[in-house]
Amino acid sequence: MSRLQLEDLQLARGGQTVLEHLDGRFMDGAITALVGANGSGKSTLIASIMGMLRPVAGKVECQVPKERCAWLPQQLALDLTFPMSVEELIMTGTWPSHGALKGYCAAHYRRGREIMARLGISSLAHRPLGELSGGQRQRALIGRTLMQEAELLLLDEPFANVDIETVNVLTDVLRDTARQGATIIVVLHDLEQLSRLADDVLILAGGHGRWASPESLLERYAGQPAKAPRLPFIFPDTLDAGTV
Ligand SMILES: Nc1ncnc2c1ncn2[C@@H]1O[C@H](COP(=O)(O)OP(=O)(O)OP(=O)(O)O)[C@@H](O)[C@H]1O
Repeated sequence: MSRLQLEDLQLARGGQTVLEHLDGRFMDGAITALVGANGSGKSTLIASIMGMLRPVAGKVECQVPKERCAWLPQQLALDLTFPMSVEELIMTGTWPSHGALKGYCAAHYRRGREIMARLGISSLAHRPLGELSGGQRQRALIGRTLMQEAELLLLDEPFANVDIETVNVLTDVLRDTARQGATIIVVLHDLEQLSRLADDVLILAGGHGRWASPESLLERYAGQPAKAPRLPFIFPDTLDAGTV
């Protein structure tokens, strides 16, 4: 089953083709890792799935209603100096379906508290976003998507600059969310995270996409030295989409 599929999709940026002949289905109730070198088109594909970039050719077939689609960009792309507390941020997850002006009911607040407890951030409920660590901020942002009851969840490097405990909490939460039926796409650069999280993999390289199993990728790349010690494994620029 798939509520999201790509049909001979061609995408361009600044008049240059970035991706072409992209086909395939993202599995419902599963996590797909989107991998590829810098500039391979991961953000471009996400923008297109979110309806923010019109295809040059082909199409994105998405049956998830807009209010159930959530996109979490890279942390660096977010302005979190906005004066808002953790709880206030999480409650905004009701806006896409409930509206921003109606206020919240007791059930919303109860659900918000459950989500904060699940993410281990109850004690931060009234803390302004600007005073959070990277990991705390990422938990709050994921909390907002849980509040939204997102059925399609796109996350761009959600584990960048977050502590290991947060990685563990978020891995469990995302796996549970997929188990409950959501379609989740996660941009990842780290092979270990991919092995813990992903059910399926879409590799972008050379302007094309190729689907692979996490196992085939691990078999091919595990054990290879990382580009720089202590840095997460970065998929090499030379990764050939046709050879995995
Ligand atoms: N707004 C833009 N105008 C022109 N070219 C762009 C624009 N945004 C991206 N590009 C180009 O499109 C290509 C794909 O970029 P994209 O950001 O999708 O790659 P990415 O895989 O997400 O990279 P990264 O891992 O660095 O985030 C790159 O060559 C990039 O320079």
